[in-house]
Amino acid sequence: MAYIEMKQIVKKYGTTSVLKQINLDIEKGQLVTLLGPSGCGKSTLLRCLSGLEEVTSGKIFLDGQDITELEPRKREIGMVFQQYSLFPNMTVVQNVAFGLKLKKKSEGEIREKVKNILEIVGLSQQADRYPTQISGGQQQRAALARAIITEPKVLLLDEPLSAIDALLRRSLQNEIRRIQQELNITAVFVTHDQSEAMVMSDMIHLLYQGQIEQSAPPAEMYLHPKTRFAASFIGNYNIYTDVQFHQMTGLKLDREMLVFRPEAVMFCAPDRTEMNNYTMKGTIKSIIAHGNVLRYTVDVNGVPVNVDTLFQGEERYEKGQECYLKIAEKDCISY
Ligand SMILES: Nc1ncnc2c1ncn2[C@@H]1O[C@H](COP(=O)(O)OP(=O)(O)OP(=O)(O)O)[C@@H](O)[C@H]1O
Repeated sequence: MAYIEMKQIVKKYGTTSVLKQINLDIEKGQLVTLLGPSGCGKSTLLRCLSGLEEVTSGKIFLDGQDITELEPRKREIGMVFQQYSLFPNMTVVQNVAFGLKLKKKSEGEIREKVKNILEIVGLSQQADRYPTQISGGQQQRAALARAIITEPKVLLLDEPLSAIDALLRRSLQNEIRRIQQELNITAVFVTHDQSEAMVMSDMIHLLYQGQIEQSAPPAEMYLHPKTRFAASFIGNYNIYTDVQFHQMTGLKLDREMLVFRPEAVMFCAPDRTEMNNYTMKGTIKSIIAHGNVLRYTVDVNGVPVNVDTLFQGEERYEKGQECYLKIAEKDCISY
């Protein structure tokens, strides 16, 4: 039996089903991500787990106990939201100590635990400051400390980093992951950012229109998207219909769709002799640098193909230049 089991979860608002028969198992000590586009039902699913929202039907088990009807505060679930939601009139220490005070722990125990947790989240120096006197990233770390100090059975994080700038966001992703692993916390993390899900999770559950489209560890999700939607959401796949594929290669596809990753496409010499490769002739349409990756968009008989190469100081091709591309059959997925 998994640590958390969500069985046949349905959530309706009026007649609209926002969650449609969701089945989800989460193992103890794992960080899993609910990933998906805006409106797919991620937050609703998280709120059902926390008890802030009632399920229309279905069952939720936590550590073997049926918690479907249990009120939120009895579920032993901690939450961190996008808004930091710290108490503005309390210092960092007071905010973090709040949950233990509610539980009527002794002064000594509270002092000890708060000191320890502030060290873990790196806020010992800011302990006596008020929320307005610390940065957004520090506020979010304080919110994290406040949520985990009572040692909840599960930690829920609803887009906790979306209001934080890109650079700090990356370091907080690493920090949350480190703390979660160090304390062996079972955590459910909601995000619509595929790269965030990739770096943070043991398991990704991709949601689409109220259903789970695919559940897999990050690398598997990236390399083997099971559906066209998964391919379009993860890994920037090139996606083609059979008609487009024929237009590009002159070959017939016996399935409806073919997809491949931009970094699996290679520039090559103009020969077509290699086995097990699709070879295409095209013209460079655009070149855009994304950090250390150069994204070429190549026009192949009117069909755009994205090609990613490592940027090593100079561009290999110019806009308008003719080029040849190859993609190994093994790197193509068809549906
Ligand atoms: N209280 C409500 N009443 C009616 N519809 C709601 C309610 N809460 C959410 N919804 C609808 O349910 C769907 C799922 O919403 P939810 O907030 O779970 O999506 P999400 O995947 O978390 O999106 P986002 O990333 O934008 O937060 C949306 O279509 C939303 O409009």
